[in-house]
Amino acid sequence: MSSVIPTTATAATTDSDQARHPLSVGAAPAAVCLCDAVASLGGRPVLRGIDLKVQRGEVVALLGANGSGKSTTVKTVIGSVPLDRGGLELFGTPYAKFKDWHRIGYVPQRTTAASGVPATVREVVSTGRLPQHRLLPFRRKDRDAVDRALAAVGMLDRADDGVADLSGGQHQRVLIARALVGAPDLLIMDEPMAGVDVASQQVLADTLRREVERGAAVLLVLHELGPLEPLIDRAVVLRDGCVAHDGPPLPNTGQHALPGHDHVHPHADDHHTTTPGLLA
Ligand SMILES: Nc1ncnc2c1ncn2[C@@H]1O[C@H](COP(=O)(O)OP(=O)(O)OP(=O)(O)O)[C@@H](O)[C@H]1O
Repeated sequence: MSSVIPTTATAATTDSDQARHPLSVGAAPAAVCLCDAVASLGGRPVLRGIDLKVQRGEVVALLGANGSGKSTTVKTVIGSVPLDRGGLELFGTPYAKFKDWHRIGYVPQRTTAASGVPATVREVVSTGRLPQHRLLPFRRKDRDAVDRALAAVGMLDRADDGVADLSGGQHQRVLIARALVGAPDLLIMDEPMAGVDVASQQVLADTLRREVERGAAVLLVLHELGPLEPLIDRAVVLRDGCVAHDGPPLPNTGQHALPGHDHVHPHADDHHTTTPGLLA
């Protein structure tokens, strides 16, 4: 799963950052502990002091208006955007020393599984298993894990089809299966429902529920809580690169009820015309 491997040498926080910001204290360290995170993109400050904790077994929704910094926050957690300041621990290990990337499953925003590569659904999902067995040949248990992940997202019957032949929502399901196949302890999903129809959203909600029952921690970037609402323990709302709310999710709300919501993303009724996700 190359997408979770840090892409820059500077992605790590420094030891002195870590010393200034003591992170997880107490018994079981949090799956994610981001403290006073400051990050810039294109020379412009995007995150301006974000604190974000995801405990083991907890489901946290990251909400906020377009451009508020949700994806950037997630990218700092997986190491693809470096921190200018602040601290990050994953499972109690400072980012600079963290090597257990196989414990993290990541579904990026607005990509497809195809990328011009002629691969089958099964092949794409199998790549999510690579960190598990390193260079060893695939064994029966790896093949079974791939089948289970495909079945969980309702794509087992498409296993031998080329990913180029899938719809946007089906691509999304394949990427979710790829994230699930390593039985991760932390699942990070950036708008997993984008481009997914209502029936498939329910399939994905059921899948996620099983992962949570298994003990996985989940960090979700969402625009709407939708069918995931009953699963969500805590909502963290970003506004202009800062945390505006961290607490229980308000019932029946995504970012629509929040101040600063700019209403430019697609709604359920207009997916067919404006969905910016996989179907774009
Ligand atoms: N590669 C980049 N270079 C420069 N600025 C960027 C880059 N990527 C994002 N930004 C800016 O960073 C800010 C935060 O973007 P981010 O994608 O984190 O927001 P978001 O909350 O996930 O938005 P959305 O809901 O639209 O996905 C935005 O103002 C965006 O324009």
